[in-house]
Amino acid sequence: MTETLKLPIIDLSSPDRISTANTIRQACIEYGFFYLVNHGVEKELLGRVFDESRKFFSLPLKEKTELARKEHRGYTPLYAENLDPTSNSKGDSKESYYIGPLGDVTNCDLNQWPSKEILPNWQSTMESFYRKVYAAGIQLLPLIALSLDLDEEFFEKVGALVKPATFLRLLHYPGDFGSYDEEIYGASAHSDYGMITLLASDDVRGLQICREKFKQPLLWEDVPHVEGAFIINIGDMMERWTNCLYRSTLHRVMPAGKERYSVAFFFDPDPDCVVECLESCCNESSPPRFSPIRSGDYLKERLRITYAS
Ligand SMILES: O=C(O)CCC(=O)C(=O)O
Ligand SMILES: [Fe+2]
Repeated sequence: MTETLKLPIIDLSSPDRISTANTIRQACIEYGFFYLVNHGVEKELLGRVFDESRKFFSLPLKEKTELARKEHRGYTPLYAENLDPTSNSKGDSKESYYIGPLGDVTNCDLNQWPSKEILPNWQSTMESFYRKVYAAGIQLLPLIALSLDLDEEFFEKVGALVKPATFLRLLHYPGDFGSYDEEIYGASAHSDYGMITLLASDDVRGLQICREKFKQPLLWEDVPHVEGAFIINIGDMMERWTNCLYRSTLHRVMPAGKERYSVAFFFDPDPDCVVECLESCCNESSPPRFSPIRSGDYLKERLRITYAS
């Protein structure tokens, strides 16, 4: 059984930062998810990203496979990934394309790009989008810090933003899964690994969250598409920072019998940033539940498990 949620909506352009931070706090405690509007990414650009994404995934498999994931950048085919290694599924029914941190003059770029002869506007569209979503994340993080009664520059001060691990991921869930006998998910139940995720999807339903991951039976709630809004969710490293005050909520994508596209931007800390329980989130009766961990080590291990099965 599923219920439909009405998640809080955060306006990134609101001048009332205290009230915005309070709503973020409520949302992160209750859901670990919220919508973000007025985020500065134009509708027109978002439309072009989805068009270009569609063009890429429509290419013959051979051409896509030439850009197979290396250094966590590039194409991952159907069933390459199993986000819930406890499930019996043969892997998630989705294909994807990862774009990692963009290079500048001082920094090399390990990305792979489809050839300009085949998709002339692809790279420039994705780079523009990447920069805009990155900028939205950079604006949102101080509000999250404020929501935790921290200095707005907290994430900068702990080194999370030196060279953040920011990955854009285009996702395509095919509509037809062939057979329904098996346990098939678009994306099986998981929580995101990092700091925050900014997600844009088309209007095909499928995304669901489970707020009580330890309570059986699991109750799944639909997250409806809100035109023009990003869906933001808290990742596991933010949960570790906050000693589980902010939830890294379990979520999944169910097959809707219809093709679905989405674009996720994983905004994760610099690999050298050490994530450890905030002082304000622990005390004698509620000690830290996780030991401090280097962000890069944590992410590497989570990705190893995801791609192992
Ligand atoms: O496609 C979606 O709506 C969600 C994707 C997701 O949860 C993920 O890639 O981590
Ligand atoms: Fe996710």
